[in-house]
Amino acid sequence: LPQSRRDTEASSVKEQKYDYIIVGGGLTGLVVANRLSELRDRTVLVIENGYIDDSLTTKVPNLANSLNSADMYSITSAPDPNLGNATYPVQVGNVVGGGSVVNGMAFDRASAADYDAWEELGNPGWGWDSLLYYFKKSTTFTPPLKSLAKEFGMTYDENYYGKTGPLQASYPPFDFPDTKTIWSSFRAEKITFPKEGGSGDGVGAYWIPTALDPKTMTRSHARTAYYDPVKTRSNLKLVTGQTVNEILFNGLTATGVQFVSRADKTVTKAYAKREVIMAAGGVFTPQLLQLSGLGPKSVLQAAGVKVKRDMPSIGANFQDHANVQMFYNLDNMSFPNPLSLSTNATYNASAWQEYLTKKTGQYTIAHGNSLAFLSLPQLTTNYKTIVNQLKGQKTADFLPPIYSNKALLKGFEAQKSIITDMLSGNDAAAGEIPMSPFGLAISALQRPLSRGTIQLNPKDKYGNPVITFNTFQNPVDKAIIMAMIKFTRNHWARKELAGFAPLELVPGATAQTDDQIIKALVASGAILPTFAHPACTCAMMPEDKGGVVGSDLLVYGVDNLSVVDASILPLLPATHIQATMYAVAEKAADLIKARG
Ligand SMILES: Cc1cc2nc3c(=O)[nH]c(=O)nc-3n(C[C@H](O)[C@H](O)[C@H](O)COP(=O)(O)OP(=O)(O)OC[C@H]3O[C@@H](n4cnc5c(N)ncnc54)[C@H](O)[C@@H]3O)c2cc1C
Repeated sequence: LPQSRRDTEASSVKEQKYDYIIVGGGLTGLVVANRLSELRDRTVLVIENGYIDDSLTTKVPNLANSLNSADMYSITSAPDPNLGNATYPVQVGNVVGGGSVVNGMAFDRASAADYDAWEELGNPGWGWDSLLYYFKKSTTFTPPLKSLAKEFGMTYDENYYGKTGPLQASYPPFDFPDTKTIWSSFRAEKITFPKEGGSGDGVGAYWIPTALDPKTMTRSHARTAYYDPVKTRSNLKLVTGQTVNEILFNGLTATGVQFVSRADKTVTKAYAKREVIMAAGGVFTPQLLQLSGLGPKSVLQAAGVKVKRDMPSIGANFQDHANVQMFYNLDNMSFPNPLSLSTNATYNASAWQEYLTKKTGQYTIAHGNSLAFLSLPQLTTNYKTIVNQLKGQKTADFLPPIYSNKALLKGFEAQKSIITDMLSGNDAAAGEIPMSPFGLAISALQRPLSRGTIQLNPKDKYGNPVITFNTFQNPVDKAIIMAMIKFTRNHWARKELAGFAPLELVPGATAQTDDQIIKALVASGAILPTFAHPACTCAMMPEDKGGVVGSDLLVYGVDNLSVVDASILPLLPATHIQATMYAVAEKAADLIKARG
């Protein structure tokens, strides 16, 4: 690999001691590395499995519409019994900057109620009011062009964003003509329209910014925002292309890590004087803790790992946003539309030139800037039946075997009670419907009750872990998805959209009963267990409620080990999660600094 794709050579950190070792130089890892290395008398080492990538794929917003598999792991889930035993790709960034380099660039937040739920689950200081400070601290906000805002009726409130934070949040100088028609169809629904979705009121249809640098019209991500500007600090080091495969302990005190070079398999150790900080993400943090002897005893033993501490909760509580991807054939779409770049080569060439020379046009837009996050009462008048179905369940009924553990069950009981309240009212969203101006009609479940697991592969502990989504194990999840499908069908039958003569191709009009619909969707691969938000596998909750870390982010029962990534979320918020993860990591850094 060329030097430009690497940073410090691993040999130079061999057997060295740092104050902090951060495992994973993804989104949260780089935020925490930046903030901790502000303390000039503290040394920070970041170890990342991926390399640096500055290719166009990581920069041009419209290219975020295709998966950048070169910068992602190749992982397949375990078969999902509720989805015809199908297996699915699990999307995780494998590059310096992690998910922030390969994601869809949506930069939104959930409602205040989503974050207040974290606090209610036993995490003082993690509610909306305290997180808002960190949401602001992480961003610099640039409003949309005045002319575009006027033409499309875009609303926003800059008071909810920062003015000097590292991550750029802004809007492309472009949208599709048909976005106006789509908005008119949502305006006709009985839903709400918050002026600013990032205000704590994230229920309804609204405009969102993207992680976009308005000066260069390129993606703003964790590496360009948090690492590149400070990489010359002498107390900060990043090694790339190294897979951490064990956290080293002295008794139950974490003392360092062992990592293996992807290039030549050289094994290296480095030591942490103060803390080993896990930032390997929702999939690999639980795997690495298990590899290091912390996790469910049975899982560790099956994989041949010596148990340091039996912790059934590590790898449990797994959540993602399962979603259904319906598709309509539309006539009379305006030009350009999201399909024009791929269907019209002449237009594509001119749009590319326009992007290169003027930084305008269709190449500046990623997945679009309009989203609807709807509460259950907004999605269906039948919401009380679904809420009663949930209330009538015995808590242990629809959970994976590991929930025979009393603490996990107690924690799920507390989560279920909060979710029941959320589904009963309009303070929090139950489902996301991205407002895309072409025939793709996505329904993404925001309040999953099914719980998955991430566990070591007993046949190959260093290989990818066994990722079990358990999508739809809880029938309430299916009921909510069905409500969303019906909402979507009614929506596309609206007169505001009649000009498109929409024809439902997937699942197709012949599918009418719930069973027929689900069957047809599964058969066409149009139900996905993941929205690339795998999280919650090392939940921040009290230990007697199935928590892995406390509100100080320290792992229970051991010393000098903390987690700062998406695995600490107790409940998945109803949003795309990157903006939340920047805020969480900013707060995490302050907590770690405050330990003195
Ligand atoms: C394809 C895709 C699309 C997405 N779209 C959006 C979107 O539009 N909007 C949004 O808000 N969110 C989106 N997300 C989600 C968001 O990017 C992630 O939630 C976020 O990056 C999680 O941050 P993290 O720090 O927890 O993990 P990551 O950013 O994944 O960082 C973890 C890092 O740890 C490294 N690592 C893992 N194991 C090891 C190991 N053993 N040794 C060394 N390093 C290791 C990984 O290589 C990775 O770089 C998307 C994600 C993906 C993958």
